[in-house]
Order: sequence, then C-alpha cells, then structure tokens
Amino acid sequence: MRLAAENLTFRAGGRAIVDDVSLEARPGEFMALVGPNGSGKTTLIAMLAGLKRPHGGTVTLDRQPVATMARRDLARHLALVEQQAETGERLSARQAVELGRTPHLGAMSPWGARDDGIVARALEAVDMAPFADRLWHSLSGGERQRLHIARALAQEPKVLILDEPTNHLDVEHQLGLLALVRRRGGTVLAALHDLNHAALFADRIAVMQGGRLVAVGPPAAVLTPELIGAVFKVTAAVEIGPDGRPFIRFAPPAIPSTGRDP
Ligand SMILES: Nc1ncnc2c1ncn2[C@@H]1O[C@H](COP(=O)(O)OP(=O)(O)OP(=O)(O)O)[C@@H](O)[C@H]1O
Repeated sequence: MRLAAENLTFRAGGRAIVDDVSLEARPGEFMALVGPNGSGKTTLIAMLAGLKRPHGGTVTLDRQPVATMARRDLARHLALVEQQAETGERLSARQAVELGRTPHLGAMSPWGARDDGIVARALEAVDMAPFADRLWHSLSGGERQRLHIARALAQEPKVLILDEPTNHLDVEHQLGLLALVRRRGGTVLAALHDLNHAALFADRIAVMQGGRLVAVGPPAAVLTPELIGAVFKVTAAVEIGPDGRPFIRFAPPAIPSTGRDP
C-alpha cells in the first residue's frame, strides 16, 4: 500500500512543528525517517498513523484519506509502534501480542486457530516465544519493546510505522528487528536515530530538520558528509561499500580545552 502525506502542517506552542511536509512511502518500500531531536519526526508519524489531525494537508492510504477511514478499518491496514507505548500491567506477554488481532475480530470472525498461529509466529519472530507466559511488569525494557513489535506484526498490516523501534534493544536485536521488518515486505516507515542503520536497511531516507523535509532519496545520495554536517552538526566521513550503501564514520566533536588536559 502507498502511504502519502501532502502538505502536512501541525502547529503547537505558537509555531509549525511540522511545516508543509509532502512525502510518499511507496508500496513495499522501507523508508527511514531521520532528523535531530525535536525535528518533528514523532509528530509527522502521529499524523501519518491517524493519531493526530493535521492543521493543514492530508494523509492518504492508497489514495483514500485516512481522516475518512474508521479507526478499525485503518488498523486492519496500518500498524504503529510508538516510542513510549505502555500496556496494562496485568497482561502476559502473549496477551499483549494478542491485542494485535483486535481489528480483525468480530461477531462473524471470532478468535480461532489461525489467530493462535499468527500470535505464536509473531512471538517467535522477535525471539520472545520463551517469555509468552511472563507478566508484562516482569519484563525488561528491550523485551517489552520486542513485544510491541510482535503486537504490530500480529496485526498483519500492509503499512508498518515504527518510531525509533531499536530503542532499548541490544545490537543483535536491533539488527534482527530491522532485517525482520525488511524481509516481511509491506510498506515500512521507520524513524531511526542511527544513520548507519538507515543506510544499511532503507530503500530511501527522508530527512527532517526544524519541522521541514530537507532531503529524500536513496541512502548514498542523501547521507553525504555535507548533509550530515548541515543537519546533525557533526563531522562525518562517508565510505560507499561494495553494496553501494554508505557507511558513516563520525569524528568526535572538538571540546574546548579546560587547561587540565594531560
Ligand atoms: N504540544 C506541544 N506544544 C509545544 N511544542 C510541542 C508540542 N508537541 C511537540 N512539541 C515540540 O515540537 C518539536 C517536534 O517534536 P517531535 O516529538 O515531533 O520531534 P522528534 O523529531 O520526534 O524528536 P526526538 O528525536 O527527540 O524524538 C519539539 O521541539 C517538541 O518540543
């Protein structure tokens, strides 16, 4: 499915925190959304997922405005993994993932063996099957994050939106998660802080700065030392690997001497 934003604007605190952004994630594309803290990524994602109503512009899913779609209908097509999502304390890990099936259930489609299979596969996919009967409050931050992702997978969305999904995860699970969402197909839009992860997994990268979209394109075209310097205020060297993808090496910032250096 195609997820498109046209001229999206969101205002808060007397200013546009997302300012006239037009962006399209094409069917089957993995798009990374990068930008410094406060550049508007989470606000843009909330509008794309239908959680925040834009002050200007429209969001469409295969050309249908999401504002006209019933929440349940939207949830059958689009899943969101939020940055700071919480879930009720008394749930088990499996029950937290079962919530992903909610939009697909109804009087004519009660819970069945197929749903059990989907939930089991989602738990397996994020390496959480052995934790299925553990209570939510007994799990670590990274384990909870993996369950949020399993819940979104159980939703079987055609469009998956992830807000900093690798937060809390160890490096094995960071890479495993990004490889998993890439391999499962469907349209993916993921806000990522690690530019090397974006370089490694994304088909295209969209760059936000001060509420505006300042670049969109394939990793090697976008992640240049010039753009990284201008947007992220850091010095970086970029090498292009044999797969055509950039690898970024950051230089430590110059810290003024205190006079006590050795
Ligand atoms: N209700 C609000 N009132 C005033 N300012 C707000 C409000 N909501 C968000 N902002 C500001 O809008 C800007 C964009 O926030 P947003 O969370 O979208 O950024 P972000 O790119 O996701 O940041 P991060 O990388 O830190 O998660 C921030 O400066 C934030 O403080």
